[in-house]
Amino acid sequence: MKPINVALIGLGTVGCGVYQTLHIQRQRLEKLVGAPINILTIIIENPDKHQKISAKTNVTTDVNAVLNNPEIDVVFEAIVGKEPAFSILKECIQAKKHVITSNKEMFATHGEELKRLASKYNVQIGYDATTAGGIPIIQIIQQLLKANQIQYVQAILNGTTNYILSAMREKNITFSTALDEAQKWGYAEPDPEKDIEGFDAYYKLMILSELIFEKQPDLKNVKRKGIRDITEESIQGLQTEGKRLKHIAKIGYDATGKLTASVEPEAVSKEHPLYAVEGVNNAIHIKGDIVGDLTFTGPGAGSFPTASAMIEDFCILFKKEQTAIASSKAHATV
Ligand SMILES: NC(=O)C1=CN([C@@H]2O[C@H](COP(=O)(O)OP(=O)(O)OC[C@H]3O[C@@H](n4cnc5c(N)ncnc54)[C@H](OP(=O)(O)O)[C@@H]3O)[C@@H](O)[C@H]2O)C=CC1
Ligand SMILES: N[C@@H](CC=O)C(=O)O
Repeated sequence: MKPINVALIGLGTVGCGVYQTLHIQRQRLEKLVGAPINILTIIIENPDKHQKISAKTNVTTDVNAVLNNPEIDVVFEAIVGKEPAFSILKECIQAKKHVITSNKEMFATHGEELKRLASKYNVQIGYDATTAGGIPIIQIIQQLLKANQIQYVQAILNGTTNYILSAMREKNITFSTALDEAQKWGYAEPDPEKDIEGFDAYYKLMILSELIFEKQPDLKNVKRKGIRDITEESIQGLQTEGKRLKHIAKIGYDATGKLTASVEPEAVSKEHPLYAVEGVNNAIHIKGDIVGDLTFTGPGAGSFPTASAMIEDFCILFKKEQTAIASSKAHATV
């Protein structure tokens, strides 16, 4: 049986989660996708950091080892920032490789172009890991909410800020101690300003916006405010009023028909659907015109939750491929 040959680009918090999951869960995954899985190549930046990888895998800084290898079927990309990720993924798609990414900053800007390119080259893009970590929100919206028109979204889309706000309240620790903890757990971006100032949540909101509303709002209709100025006193003060501070991302049409979005701290009380979302968890609350209100909650960052989203994309992709091969064989025999 032809194996599925995999490449990883990036072997940090997320890439390691994917690598380990492909090893630990190998038997089950191979059964699911119906083929042996080989990790042929891993692209990293500093080779000295990565001594413990199996000798069967080529670990290199040269991305051509992926682009010029026709044996590689699928590329998992988990590096930081728009470039070189966008250029690499474009070339992977042009080389007819499926791609699975966790890189929201890149995908919020270039996702639509990559989707068009993938459709032209007849390959698939998985991007569930870009938004809300382990919550399979992209697949849920794509596959399970086709008939509903989603009217608005309000969500906690950043694990680091939710962790900080929860830890400041529960453990009565400072902002900077809470941020150190989030960094230690691998939740924060290499540049944590992206989390704290709300850029990361904004990227994820824009990815949801493209999926749900098929466009992004004009920048003038987007408000973004971080949590840098939040003090322990203000959090404890809200606690005595029975409220919690949450960094909430919202998007929907306003009364004048404009698509508007915001990412900002908000004090919410017990009745609010996001009140009980604590620690590194994220949650997405949506209103569908048929179903009504739905809330999805789960781990929003970290190695294995994010790897889970990428591996689920991988399984969906190759199950689809196997079904297509099986049905074309069936037609050939008839
Ligand atoms: N951490 C999390 O919980 C989540 C992160 N993400 C996103 O996933 C992506 C990866 O995040 P994370 O794993 O935390 O980041 P890390 O900083 O932990 O890892 C980044 C990896 O990318 C490699 N790398 C960096 N630049 C290049 C390059 N130019 N070419 C090849 N490899 C490169 C690094 O190599 P080396 O190891 O040699 O330095 C490292 O292995 C980011 O886009 C992030 O926003 C998404 C969801 C959750
Ligand atoms: N830094 C991000 C990682 C996941 O997307 C976060 O904290 O949510």
